[in-house]
Amino acid sequence: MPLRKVPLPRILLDNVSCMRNAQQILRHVNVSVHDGGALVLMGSNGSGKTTFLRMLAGFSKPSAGQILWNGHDITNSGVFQQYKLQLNWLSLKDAIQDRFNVLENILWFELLEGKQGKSLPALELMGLGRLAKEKTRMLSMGQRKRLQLARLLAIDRPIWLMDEPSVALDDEGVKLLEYIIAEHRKQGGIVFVATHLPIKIEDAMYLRLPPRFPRRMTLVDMLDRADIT
Ligand SMILES: Nc1ncnc2c1ncn2[C@@H]1O[C@H](COP(=O)(O)OP(=O)(O)OP(=O)(O)O)[C@@H](O)[C@H]1O
Repeated sequence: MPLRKVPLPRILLDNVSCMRNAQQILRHVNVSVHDGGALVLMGSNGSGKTTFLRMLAGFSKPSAGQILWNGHDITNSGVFQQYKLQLNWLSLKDAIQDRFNVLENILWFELLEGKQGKSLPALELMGLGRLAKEKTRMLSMGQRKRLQLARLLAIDRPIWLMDEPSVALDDEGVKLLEYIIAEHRKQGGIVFVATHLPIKIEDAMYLRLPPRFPRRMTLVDMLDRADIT
């Protein structure tokens, strides 16, 4: 029987390290992600989760190792021109324009993508349909996050880079987030999620980044330790 060729991972981090401000933030990271895959980044404040996502987005370059997309180094400018069109970035900075209403904030990006017809259904799915014509300054923090997620759906790109996507969402919002991540993956989409809060993502890979500045043990830690009586 002929051997089946194993497909290349869509994204491969090959022994990647990253420096910021002359400090080593990430060391020797090896990860491969195939279509439909999810990687959850965990770790204490300052451990490098956002740095990891920024590197995948091309905002910072690895100081060692390579990030390969379809086997090609994303720091190659020709490759990056194609690669960046695959990315959808969601961060704590929401990039919501107050001069546009809620719907226009998505339509604008959808039109730029040359797509149409997804903005309103995406808003409705995220529970913001009735606010479509409202000014964005009327939105609560959680509603702004829902708007960001609706924009992600309308833009519809395969690789989602999500930094703390559940912050400010209520329970129903978190369930919606889990639902759209699952649906995106069913279509072959890839998700990278940096989070402190639990988000249910089936069969996700987890990468726990080590703390960069481990704090000194305090009296409270000592009292908590089982071996101290
Ligand atoms: N703009 C910057 N320039 C230089 N160094 C930075 C910059 N932003 C962050 N850093 C450094 O990179 C380290 C990792 O930061 P990063 O934002 O990736 O952590 P994080 O795991 O996402 O943290 P948090 O859980 O607080 O969001 C920080 O300790 C900080 O020292």
